[in-house]
This record gives sequence, structure tokens and C-alpha cells, in this order.
Amino acid sequence: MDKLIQGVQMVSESGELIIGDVGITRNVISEIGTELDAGNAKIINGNGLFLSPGFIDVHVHLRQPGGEHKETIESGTHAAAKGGYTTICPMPNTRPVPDTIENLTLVNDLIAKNALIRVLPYASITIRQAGKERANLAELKENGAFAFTDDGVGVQEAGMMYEAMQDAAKIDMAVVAHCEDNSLIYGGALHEGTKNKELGLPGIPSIAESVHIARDILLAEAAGAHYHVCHVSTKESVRVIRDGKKAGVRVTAEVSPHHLLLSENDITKDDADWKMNPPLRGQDDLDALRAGLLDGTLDFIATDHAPHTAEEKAVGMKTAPFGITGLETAFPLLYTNFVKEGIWTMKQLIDWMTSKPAEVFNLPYGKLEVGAEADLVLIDLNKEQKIDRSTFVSQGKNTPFDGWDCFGWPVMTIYGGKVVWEDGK
Ligand SMILES: NC(=O)N[C@@H](CC(=O)O)C(=O)O
Ligand SMILES: [Zn+2]
Ligand SMILES: [Zn+2]
Repeated sequence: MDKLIQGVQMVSESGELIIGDVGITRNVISEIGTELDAGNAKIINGNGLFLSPGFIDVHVHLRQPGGEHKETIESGTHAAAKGGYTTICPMPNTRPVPDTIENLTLVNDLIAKNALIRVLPYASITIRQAGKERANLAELKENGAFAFTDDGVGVQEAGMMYEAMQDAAKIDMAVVAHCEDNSLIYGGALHEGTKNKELGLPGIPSIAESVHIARDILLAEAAGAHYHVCHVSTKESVRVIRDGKKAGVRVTAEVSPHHLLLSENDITKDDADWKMNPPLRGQDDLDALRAGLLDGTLDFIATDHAPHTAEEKAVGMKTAPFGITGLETAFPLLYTNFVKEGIWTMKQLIDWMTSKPAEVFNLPYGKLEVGAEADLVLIDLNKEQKIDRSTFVSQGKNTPFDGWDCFGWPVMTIYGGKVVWEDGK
């Protein structure tokens, strides 16, 4: 044994909170028990701390290559490690887009050189994410693509989506969709509801998202593909996904912390740190997302970490780019506002950030068990601190949560048996 985490709180398989020790040998969890013999192992004092499998986020934007002024693989994985994540999947809306072997290899090489944790990159569905020409999905799979998506834009043509799903089904890979019909956006900057009218800004109707999801569920059924929906934001989307699951379609879905915590009513002024795609919707949408997560319609939580520079965000809601950061705030926000409030159990939150995304994408991570990869995060549930964007290690400081008082801050992240981030170091 190389490391022994002693006297730490964990969630058992049945959901109870238990106290125990966890031994790590090289990159693997080698023992779990009580009063384990340390031998020569380095002791990590887990007293008063909570231990979780390292978090998994299948939806992040690391911006490199091409967007290094917003984020890099190094700064983004640093932010992820600080947030307790050990596996993240970056979206392909970079320049170049990973749409060929050559372009995906470029991304893989950058990851090998710069990543602090496991980074499993998406490849695109279409060349340059332009929606016109299908990428060679089989070739991209062979070269390490995690799954396929054109996140950032919707695939506009049903025929293109259908053929991509047929290709993906043949190689048992998921098609992951940003659902947005461009003919229904109307130049919108926030939800078509009450706030956009108050602020005199164009709105994005809910149907821009839900229509695509309904279409794609029928396409996935016909193609026999695994179809995964990104950042679900409307009650109609939840309904059609629920119906799709009931009908036996292989549809899965994610929801973001901000869509679970905020609605358009929380926006008080024209401030682009509150601008993201999809936008914050109505209170009834927020309620439907929470219910959908609880009943399994929505499978897990993903942040959609989308860093932009302060200059880009300073120009107001109408023209600033969409997106907010998420990796450094997700757990404290969700723990404080759902678990501490008695709305979710700790097991539910941990599962939605670890084992559930792993199950959906067949990843062998996200479980605290003997033989598993030693990807772990130690969390101080009693540590109370305000979210302060100036302390973010992400280059992106764009968050609507600045100043929120939170408990449950990660203090140490272990990836493959190695400490990759420690509070204060
Ligand atoms: N979510 C966002 O608001 N922005 C994302 C794109 C995306 O996820 O669609 C980005 O790349 O900035
Ligand atoms: Zn998207
Ligand atoms: Zn995204």
C-alpha cells in the first residue's frame, strides 16, 4: 500500500454514511475497511472529511486548440481538479474542430502534454460542425473519440442526424446533441418569457430546444442508436425524454447545476454573466428539471463549463457570447442547496456526478470499490466559504454565482493514485 486515507466518511452502496479507511496501491484502490494496517504507506488524515469517487463531467469546454485566450487544457483541467473532477470530456467547438484523424490527433497530443486529469475528447458529428458533411465516425472512434457531438450548434437537418445515428449505432457509440433549431431562435439572448420583455431583449422560445429533442428521439428509435441530450432546460424537453424512455428508445440526458438552481426570475439586469445557452427558463421549467432528475428522466449532472473572457462578456447580453463556468462551483452549490437542505440524499448527488455518467457512457470509473482506479476527492463538508470568482484557477471568471455562500469544498483530489490538487498548495 502506498497511501492510506484514514477515518474518512463515505457513502455505502445502500446509501448510509459510514466511516472507514481507504488504501491505495499505485493507481488502484487496494483496500477499504476499518483500522487498516498502514505499514509504510503515507497516511492521509481523513478525519472530518468526506470521500467520493472523483467527479465525472461529460460536458466541458476547454477551448484549446484555438481559444487559448478563454481557457487551455492546463487551466481547465486545473479548475476541474480543484472542483473534485478526475474525468472530463471536452466539446469539439475548437479551432480546428476534431473532425478528422489529423485534427483529433492534434487534440490528443495537447491532452497528453497538458492535462492534469483524465480528458476524453469528443469528436464532431459533421465537418467543421457546419452540419453539411458527415465526419468519418468509425475512423474517429479508432483514434480515441469519446462520443460524437456538434455541441455549440444543433444539427439542423433531420437527414444528417439520422445518418450520423446510423453510423454511430454500427460502432456502438453515442450521438450527443446540443438541441437547437436555428429557425426558432429569433436572435434571442435569453428565454422568451417575462425577463426578456422587461429588459427589452429578444427571447429564445422553449420550442427551439424541445422540437429538436422530439425529432431526435424518433430518429434514434429508427436508427437504433444511443442518443444523449445535452443541457436540458425546458419542461417540454423533460416530457418528451420521459415519453421516449417509456417507449424503449435509448435516450439519456444531462442537466446543468445552473438550470437546477436558477430561473429567468433571478436575472436582475442586462449582465452577460447570466447569459448561457440554453438560457435560464421559467420557474415551471426549473421545477420540471428537478422532478425529471429525481424520477430518472434526466440521468446525471454535467456543468457545461463554458469560459469566456471578461472583455467578451462586458458588452451586454444581446451580443456577448453564451456560456458560464462551472467546474469550480458545481459540488459546493449542489451540496449546499440540495443535500444540506434535505432535498437530495448525499448518495443521489454523488451518483449523479460519478457512477451515473459512467454507466451511461460505459466508463470504468466513478465507483469507490476495491480494484477501481484510485480517482478520489476529499471534501470538507463543514467548510463554509463564499464563491469568489477572483480565486478561480479557470481563466473564465464568468459566473452568476459570485458571492454565493457554500459548504462542501474539495480539499484534495487524487487521480490515478496521485495527488493532483490540494487546497492551499
Ligand atoms: N453553453 C453555452 O452557453 N456555451 C457553449 C456552447 C454550448 O454548450 O452550446 C460555449 O462553447 O461557450
Ligand atoms: Zn450546447
Ligand atoms: Zn456546451
